[in-house]
Amino acid sequence: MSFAYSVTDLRRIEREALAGGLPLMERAGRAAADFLGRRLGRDRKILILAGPGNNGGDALVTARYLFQAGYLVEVVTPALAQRPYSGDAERAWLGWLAAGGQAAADFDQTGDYGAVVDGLFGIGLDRPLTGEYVRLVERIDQLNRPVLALDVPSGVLADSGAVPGAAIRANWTLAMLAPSRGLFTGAALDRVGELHCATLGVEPDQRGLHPLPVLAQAPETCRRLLRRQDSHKGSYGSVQILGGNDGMVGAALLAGRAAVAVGCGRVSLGLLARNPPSVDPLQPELMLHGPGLLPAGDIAVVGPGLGQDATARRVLAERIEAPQSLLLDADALNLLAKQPALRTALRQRQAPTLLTPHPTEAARLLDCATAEVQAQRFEAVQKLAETFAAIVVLKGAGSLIASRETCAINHSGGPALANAGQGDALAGLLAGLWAQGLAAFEAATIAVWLHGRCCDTLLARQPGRLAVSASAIIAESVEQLGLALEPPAS
Ligand SMILES: NC(=O)C1=CN([C@@H]2O[C@H](COP(=O)(O)OP(=O)(O)OC[C@H]3O[C@@H](n4cnc5c(N)ncnc54)[C@H](OP(=O)(O)O)[C@@H]3O)[C@@H](O)[C@H]2O)[C@@H](O)CC1
Ligand SMILES: Nc1ncnc2c1ncn2[C@@H]1O[C@H](COP(=O)(O)OP(=O)(O)O)[C@@H](O)[C@H]1O
Ligand SMILES: [K+]
Repeated sequence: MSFAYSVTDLRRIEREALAGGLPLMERAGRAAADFLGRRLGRDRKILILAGPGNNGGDALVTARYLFQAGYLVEVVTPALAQRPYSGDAERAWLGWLAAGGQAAADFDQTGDYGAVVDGLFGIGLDRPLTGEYVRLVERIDQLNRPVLALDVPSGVLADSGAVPGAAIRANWTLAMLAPSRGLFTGAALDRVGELHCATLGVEPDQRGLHPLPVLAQAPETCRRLLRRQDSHKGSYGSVQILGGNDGMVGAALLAGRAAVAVGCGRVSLGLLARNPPSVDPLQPELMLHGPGLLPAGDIAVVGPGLGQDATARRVLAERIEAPQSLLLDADALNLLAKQPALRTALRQRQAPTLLTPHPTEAARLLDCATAEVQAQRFEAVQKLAETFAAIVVLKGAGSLIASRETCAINHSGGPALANAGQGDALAGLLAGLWAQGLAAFEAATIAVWLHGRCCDTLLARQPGRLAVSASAIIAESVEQLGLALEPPAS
């Protein structure tokens, strides 16, 4: 399991390590030089951009090590004329000069560079890049050479993953000490490239820190799904799915099929459509009813294809009042956003609640713009978890799973999931796992990871494929969950 950190936590780790006398900047520069040295021949010139702060200091140390190892190095310090270096970065600057290095204020756009090192800004960036930095980033893009970003691609806000303006598009990002949480979510994912970490010999003392688990592999908790011999279908829970209004029956079917695929004991659908099908021929295990005739279940999912008509509102209000675990998705969330009475009732529930908004649904619930949610994904998901006393999955690139106490970041899946029906599949996977006795947070982390993992596997089998369908994900989930449940290799 790997972890990501807020900038506040990273500053603390850095402070404590420096207080312990560790030469962090020296180690950071060494790590970056080694990283490039393993990937680039000595015959190629390396362009190194050094910004005004300690990220620039890291870049200057990188330059010195590469230079001393025989590389051709060109250092650009765009801010030096206005702002002399100070502290560790000043020592790095003096070290660069003492080694015989030089620096210029700009670079040659026609230069034949083998690679670029981006040491403009790291975790200290707290606002959009402006003026000459924007131009610099655009010109680096035009060079079309491999870029190594030191710690954070410049222009990415390390704490949130937001990219409020121009930003470096890195091929590799080498995070120093530990990765910042923003590298794993939102717009940052299009800038980070391949993420590596140089721990600089520091093992953070976790006391007082709030590391966020990054779900790159199957969460260990999924082994709780392993079954006893002496069990029966009642041991694996029951899920009711309420939705499937006119024209959207497929959404409820997808959710139901997904719940069956991950092993839920019994799955029933309460369909709101006027002429609903009586059987799903591709998944006859599903029990199809009208919404009023549904047998009770351990978990109710309200949302897939629900619509917003009067029946939808009534069904939602009834389920919120029922003493059952409840998952709300899609139009159930949109109705909630519109109706203060439903929100109040939801907050007062005793049974567990789980919400799975995509960013626009989250924005409606928070009464703000989608862009505001995306600029502050961690705060948005936390606020929803607190406001509704619920486990919340904020979907989209780098989905976040939050309870009031903690937050995990998903690191599987990708834009091949951006097609209608995937939210329904996710809701079904999640409910099907939750019904088998997991806690809501555990079920959510496993389902979100599994959903993305299926996407990654399907793409690996057919590289270049643009999208994968929800039906393909559901079919794949059987095998991927099985693999995740295999005992670890000894
Ligand atoms: N100390 C150590 O030993 C270690 C440090 N490490 C390294 O340090 C990095 C953090 O360094 P940092 O705190 O100096 O911040 P950094 O990211 O360089 O940028 C801040 C500078 O930029 C400025 N600025 C901000 N926004 C701006 C804008 N839009 N346009 C223009 N200027 C802007 C801001 O000044 P301001 O104008 O806000 O006063 C400030 O001068 C970290 O990411 C890692 O690489 C690690 O290797 C571990 C060892
Ligand atoms: N660019 C992306 N990167 C990673 N995951 C994505 C991306 N786009 C969509 N997804 C995932 O696909 C699912 C889409 O859900 P949602 O938007 O509710 O779809 P729908 O309601 O149309 O079925 C979510 O789990 C989301 O995280
Ligand atoms: K950088």
